[in-house]
Parts: sequence; C-alpha cells; structure tokens
Amino acid sequence: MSLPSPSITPVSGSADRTARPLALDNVTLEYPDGGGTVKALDGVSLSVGAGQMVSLVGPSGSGKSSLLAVAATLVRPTSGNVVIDGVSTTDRRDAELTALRREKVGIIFQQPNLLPSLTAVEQLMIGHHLRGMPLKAARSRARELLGLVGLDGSAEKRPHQLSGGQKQRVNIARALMGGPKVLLVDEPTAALDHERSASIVGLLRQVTDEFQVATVMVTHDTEFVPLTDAVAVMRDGGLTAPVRPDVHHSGV
Ligand SMILES: Nc1ncnc2c1ncn2[C@@H]1O[C@H](COP(=O)(O)OP(=O)(O)OP(=O)(O)O)[C@@H](O)[C@H]1O
Repeated sequence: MSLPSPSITPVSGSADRTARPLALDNVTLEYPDGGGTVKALDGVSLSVGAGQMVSLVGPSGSGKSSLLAVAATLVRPTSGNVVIDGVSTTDRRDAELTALRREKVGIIFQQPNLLPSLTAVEQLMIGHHLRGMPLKAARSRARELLGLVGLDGSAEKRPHQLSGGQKQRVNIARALMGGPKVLLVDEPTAALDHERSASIVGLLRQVTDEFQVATVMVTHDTEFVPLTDAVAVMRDGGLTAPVRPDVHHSGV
C-alpha cells in the first residue's frame, strides 16, 4: 500500500468547493420537537478534498451524527446544499439519492452490522448486481479488499468467528466495495480497546490515501486526531472552530 502524499489542500475556504468530493454549503437541519423545532445543524459549511481525512469532534448532542447523516444523503437538510463529487443533491428524487449513495458514498457505523449467516467475502458482495458488477468480479474485488484490510485468511469466516477489530475491518472493506469518493465514519473505535482502535484509525488513514477518498470521521478519541489532516469542532449544531488546513500528517 502506498504511503500518503503530503500535499494537503485547505479543507475550507476554497474558491472551488464543488470540485471536492464532499461539500456542505450552509446546511441547516431542523427536527420537529413538540410544537416547535430543534435545530440539529445551523448553517454548516465544510468541504473535504480527495485524500483528506477530517476528524469531527464535539459534545454529545452537538450535531455530529446529524452532519454525517446529511452528508450521506440519508437525511435531507432543511436548507442549504450537499454536493457529492460535483453532484448537487438538492431537489434530487429519493431513487437518485440512493443511486448516488451506492456509487459515491461509503458509510461506516460504529457497529459493523454484519449479517450473521454470511462469510466475510459474502458481506462485501451484497448488492454487487445493483452496482452492475458481475459475480466473479465482485468476488475477486471483495477478496482483494479483504486482503488490503489485513483479513486475507478470514474471507470465509462468519461474524461469530471474527474479533471486534476484524469485524470493523470487514465493515471498512465493505464500504470500499463500490469505489466511493466519500467515506463517512461514525465512532469507528467505540467498541474497541486502545490497540485495536489505533490500528483501525491507522487503516482509515491508509485507505483515505490509497483510494483518495474524502473522509469524515466522528470521534470522541482526540488521541487519534493527529492522524487526520484537520479537525472540525461542533457545538450547538455549528462548527465553532474553523477547520484547520494547517494540520499536516506525516504518514502512518
Ligand atoms: N430524529 C431526531 N428527532 C429529533 N431530534 C433529533 C433527532 N436526531 C437528533 N436530534 C437532536 O439533534 C441534536 C443533534 O443530535 P446529534 O445526534 O446529531 O448529536 P451528536 O453530536 O451526534 O451526539 P452524540 O455524540 O451523543 O451521538 C440533538 O439536540 C438531538 O437531540
């Protein structure tokens, strides 16, 4: 696997934000709350370039999961726009968003949510026909990705035969199956001990570089922030600190 290129472009303030794989432009999200509304996101703008990894931190309830859900096009913002790989998502029909998500977005939740009866390689192959990938090509890509995440010998194992860290590796490999441009990661180390957490964040750093995806990782673990290019701090639905484009990483 190649090591990361050191050239990091600014995460915010770029003149051409839409050229980046992920751009949120003045996004607001309101949920109904009794008779009124609660503002989960309040005018959030953020763009992430190819091969960049951003940590998203902030207190509980500050809007981190909401930001990921909107960036993943799983939830439509109340106002503002989300642009994925140059495609503006405002006014797109649900079916178009589903296709866009399948082709461009990899989502990694804190719990791997693997299907108990399927082997690791089969977990990755789910939905290959929807991507127009023939069975043989899907199997070969799945095996390649499992090798890349360090699970060469575990392709035929089922979830109950895998450790927590190994399951999370399957989860990461699965998110890469469609060749995404954007990787959205929610607390990937929540269920892991320190050593496994470090290796999972290191792996996410590596795949960000290798596949040149734009990665946003929600984390409570500020220890891993230095492995990322920039940190976005959320409070009360907004980004409080400007994203720091000056945080360069020196490789894993
Ligand atoms: N489905 C929902 N309906 C109503 N309010 C919601 C919903 N989801 C989130 N909220 C509210 O939106 C705000 C932001 O929540 P969000 O889950 O995005 O925060 P978070 O930073 O991810 O929190 P945590 O770190 O605890 O997961 C909170 O006030 C929360 O109560």
